Amino acid sequence: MHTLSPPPSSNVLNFNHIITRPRRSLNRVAPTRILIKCAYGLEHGSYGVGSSRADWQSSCAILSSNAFSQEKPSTEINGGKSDNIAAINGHKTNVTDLQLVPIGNLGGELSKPLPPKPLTISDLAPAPMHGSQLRVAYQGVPGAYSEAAAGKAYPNCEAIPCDQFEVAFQAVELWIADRAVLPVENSLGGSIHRNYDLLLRHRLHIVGEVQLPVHHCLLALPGIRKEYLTRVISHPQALSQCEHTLTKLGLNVAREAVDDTAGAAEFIATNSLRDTAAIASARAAELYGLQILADGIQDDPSNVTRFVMLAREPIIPRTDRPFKTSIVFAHDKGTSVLFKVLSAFAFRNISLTKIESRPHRNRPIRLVDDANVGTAKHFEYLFYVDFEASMAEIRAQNALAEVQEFTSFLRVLGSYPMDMTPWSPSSRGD
Ligand SMILES: O=C(O)C(=O)C[C@]1(C(=O)O)C=C[C@@H](O)C=C1
Repeated sequence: MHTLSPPPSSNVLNFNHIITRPRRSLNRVAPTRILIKCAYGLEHGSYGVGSSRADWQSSCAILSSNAFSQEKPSTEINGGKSDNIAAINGHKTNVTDLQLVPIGNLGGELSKPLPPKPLTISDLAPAPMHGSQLRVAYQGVPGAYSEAAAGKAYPNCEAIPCDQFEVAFQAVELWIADRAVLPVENSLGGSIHRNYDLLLRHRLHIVGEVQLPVHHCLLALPGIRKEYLTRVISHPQALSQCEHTLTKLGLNVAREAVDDTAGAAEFIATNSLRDTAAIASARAAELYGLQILADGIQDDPSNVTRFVMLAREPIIPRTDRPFKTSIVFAHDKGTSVLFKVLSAFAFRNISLTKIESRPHRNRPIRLVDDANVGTAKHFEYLFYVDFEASMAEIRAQNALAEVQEFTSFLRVLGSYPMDMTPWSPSSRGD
């Protein structure tokens, strides 16, 4: 992938800004943990379930009715105690959780060769007090869809461009920004795995979501015709969202991935590239002085990207409007564990809106020995699940208490209002 470094005058945040700044110790956020309680008076990890399907179903029915009859919430957000608390990166965390990456260990591969930029007074400004402008970090440069998503989520915000997703996370952790807005999935390209992994490595909380219709344009320098083009550059998601249309347009030219769509447009303009086009927004065309060669080139007119908003503190979940909750878990040993976990939601009529599995980096393989046939090597996964309920609802708390019985690791990433804005696929995401 190309790295389109911003010019030195650019305001795009990168690791050089972040690594050199002093760390603040105030207001560190304890991780959102579920307090382990044996909700049903059963031993941890065992429901005494028999091996037959009938046993399992009747046990499920008992558990389900128990869960409904619980009067007290059996889980607590942020109020839980854990035996295994350690301080990593200044955060209190459970050492069995996946680690936060210490700032000093980010690794040379992620740093940019730009000279460190001196801190300014505005870099050091604390988070705004009530009434002042919210600072929202996003990955990309002005004109990126993520910038538009930041504007949709927080209409009068100050959008802060960051050159990598990781930088956007750190901008919030280090109080340079108040929120980060990051894409997590697209209707055509699927999940943005990098951000799922980062959600786990950092301690930010999901506090909202926005869905943004993404309307792509093919951009080139003024006067350039399609026939002159030898390559098209853009963010990998944008390239994949326009794959068929590019072919239909006769553009069987090289396609190259860069860090973000608007960065691709900026790169063409800065380097006066006459043989290259970018896939980006109409706003990027305007900002970087490019012409629109083709408009609406996404393969599906309903192309939409879902973004999540992240903050240092979780929001208090409510029940007066539709909420969604995002969790991540690793399952414990046993049979049908995933089925059991998912049925904890089904029994309470809680709809799952998304399930995503990612390799378990810390424990990639589970060995299962069988004297007769040898050793099987199973991949271990982390499962990310979104469900339609608020953590303020007892049914959600009980579902998670039950899930905890089957899992070796569980974290609530956030409980937040669902994006209920009317769906208009034809409106521009730029
Ligand atoms: O490159 C951009 O403009 C972005 O905001 C990133 C991104 C993504 O990561 O998926 C966001 C929305 C579109 O789906 C294409 C690219």
